[in-house]
Amino acid sequence: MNQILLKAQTLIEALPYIQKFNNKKVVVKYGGSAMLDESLQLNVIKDVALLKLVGMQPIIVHGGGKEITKWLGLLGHESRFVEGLRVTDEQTMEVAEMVLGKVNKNLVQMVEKLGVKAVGISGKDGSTLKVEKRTVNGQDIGFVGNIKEVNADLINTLIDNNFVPVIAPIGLDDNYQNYNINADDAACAVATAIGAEKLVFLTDIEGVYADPQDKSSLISVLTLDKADELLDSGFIGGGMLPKLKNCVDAVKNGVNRVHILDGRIEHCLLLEFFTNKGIGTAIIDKKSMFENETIEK
Ligand SMILES: Nc1ncnc2c1ncn2[C@@H]1O[C@H](COP(=O)(O)OP(=O)(O)O)[C@@H](O)[C@H]1O
Ligand SMILES: CC(=O)N[C@@H](CCC(=O)OP(=O)(O)O)C(=O)O
Repeated sequence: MNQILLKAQTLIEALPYIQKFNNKKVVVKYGGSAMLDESLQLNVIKDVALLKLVGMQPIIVHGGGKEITKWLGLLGHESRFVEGLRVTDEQTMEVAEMVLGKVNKNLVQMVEKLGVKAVGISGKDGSTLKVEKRTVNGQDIGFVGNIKEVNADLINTLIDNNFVPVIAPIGLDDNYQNYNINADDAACAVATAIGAEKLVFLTDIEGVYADPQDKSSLISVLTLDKADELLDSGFIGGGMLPKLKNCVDAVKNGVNRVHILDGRIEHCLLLEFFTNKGIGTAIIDKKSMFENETIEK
């Protein structure tokens, strides 16, 4: 087939997905190494702009853990994690909020540059993310928040007024104390609260492996029962553990499509949203939803 026909075919392949997701809210969790490379960042933001321009309602929830670690290091402050969560003392909290604020406004700037309206907020704005102090097995890990409530009013107002909300994972407790929140938790809570159709985690690995030492063990479709088995198998470690738990929670709480994608792949969002095969790992309620119908990808 000649090149021009091939391009036309690719565009036509996107048609049912554009229809299916028209006006639907889709949450993109953007974090990890995929954020460090500037040209990759621009590709991700271009994809988000395109989702918006073809009629979807994208919301970005971002991380920036590696940037926080870098800036803490420059200040001579070592980073420590417990079960993937940053131990957050007062100084760490201050640096985390500054760095996430900068990451937030950079993302807004990139979206705006592409002619799409965006507003950057943190969970403090409009009391969007209300938290309580989180501990791990009784261990005090400082100002780390567990989300207990999402007030979606501000997010919905922004969406209704045609803005792409860009959300940083900082929240307040009942005493208006600042807390640092794991960005995967924030994305999952936001997606659930706004009734998102789809939640996509962009990370720095191809997807979920049944065994991370064996690259041929990539799982493309993971049902909830299999995900529970896998979480108990001991083969899910590091940051993938809270991520996969969040995926399971999101599906259980009504988000129809939850995906873990490799943010290092150029235009990974377009490939996932608009092609029949999709990429990465999809976490779904029942396997049958994927059988027979490519549209149910
Ligand atoms: N079974 C597994 N499949 C995939 N990744 C895994 C697995 N077990 C551990 N991991 C690790 O989880 C990491 C992704 O989590 P994390 O670093 O927190 O991502 P992000 O910073 O994008 O939120 C991968 O880079 C990988 O090293
Ligand atoms: C409590 C906690 O761990 N907060 C995270 C918030 C940023 C984040 O989650 O960033 P990534 O998604 O890029 O990892 C942190 O301080 O690193």
